[in-house]
Amino acid sequence: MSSDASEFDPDRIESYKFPETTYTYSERDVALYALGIGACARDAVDVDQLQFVYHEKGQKFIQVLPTFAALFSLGSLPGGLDLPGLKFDPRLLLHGQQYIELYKPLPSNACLKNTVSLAGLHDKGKAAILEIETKSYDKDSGALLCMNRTTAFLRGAGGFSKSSHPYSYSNYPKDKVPSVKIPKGQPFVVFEDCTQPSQALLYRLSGDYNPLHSDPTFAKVAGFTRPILHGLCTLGFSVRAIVKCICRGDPNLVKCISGRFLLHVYPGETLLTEMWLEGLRVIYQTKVKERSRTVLSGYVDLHGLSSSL
Ligand SMILES: CCC/C=C/C(=O)SCCNC(=O)CCNC(=O)[C@H](O)C(C)(C)COP(=O)([O-])OP(=O)([O-])OC[C@H]1O[C@@H](n2cnc3c(N)ncnc32)[C@H](O)[C@@H]1OP(=O)([O-])[O-]
Repeated sequence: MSSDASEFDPDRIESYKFPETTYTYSERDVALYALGIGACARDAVDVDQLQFVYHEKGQKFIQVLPTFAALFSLGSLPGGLDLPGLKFDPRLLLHGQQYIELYKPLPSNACLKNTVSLAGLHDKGKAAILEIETKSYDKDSGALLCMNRTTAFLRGAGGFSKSSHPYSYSNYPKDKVPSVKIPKGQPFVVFEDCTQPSQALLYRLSGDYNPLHSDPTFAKVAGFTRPILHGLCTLGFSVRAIVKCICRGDPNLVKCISGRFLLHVYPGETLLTEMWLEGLRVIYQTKVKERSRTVLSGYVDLHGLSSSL
């Protein structure tokens, strides 16, 4: 349980001022992250993927995959979600959604200043939904690089509304709520990729050490037969597939990313990412092949299309 709260108090959560934080990363972090989301796992000399882990053809900097930006959001909460007034069982926390806006190409190393605020809090009865917004600025230039909105689904923490109307607070307009309708027609392209049994153990080295992804006993208490994959790792696989198949390897074509985690993934399972192109929007859904279940869906908006598409 959160130590600072004797009861769930939405007003206290809403009025909490998050401290500003710094987050520093190097090219080593960028390459480790890329390996953690499966870059070069099937083909160590893949022409589109090598640039994310190696200075291919003498390139000056390692290229940064767009979902790397999601690390800034967790990195901006050194105390996790231990907020005054927020009462929940951390073992039951699941990642619900991630929304990322990218304003500039991500540098291959940087020192960032993060400002954090509450973006939303909702009582869903069986669960509380908490949305945290993180804006990341390059510390030297002051330039805003990206914005993340992270949605945590806190199972068992709902039912805190004081009136008969379920509590719901959002700092952004309803039309900005990420929603996606999967087209009925055949996908434009489908990309198959295997996660490794050790995938979560590798991915956690990028900064999310929640034992849900590594500890069998903890995972059982959380309701899973074994440790599950980080949601952001699945998102990384899916967006990497989009960068490969639609952006022809150019990570800087990505403008914004939205994803909702629909079901857990077990490390070692095969991911099938289906993509539909609607103008400059890629609608995608990712399925686990072995269980024929959709685990993630969302969209990626692009600045333009690759000329070779
Ligand atoms: C945070 C960082 C830590 C990282 C941890 C991980 O990586 S964990 C690994 C990665 N993460 C995972 O593996 C999680 C995978 N996802 C799941 O297991 C399930 O989707 C669930 C348990 C999150 C919700 O299932 P369910 O059957 O209990 O839910 P329901 O369909 O009955 O809807 C109830 C209400 O909630 C709404 N709502 C529903 N889903 C979401 C969502 N994803 N997101 C947001 N909201 C959501 C829905 O709209 C509805 O509200 P409405 O419309 O009534 O106002």
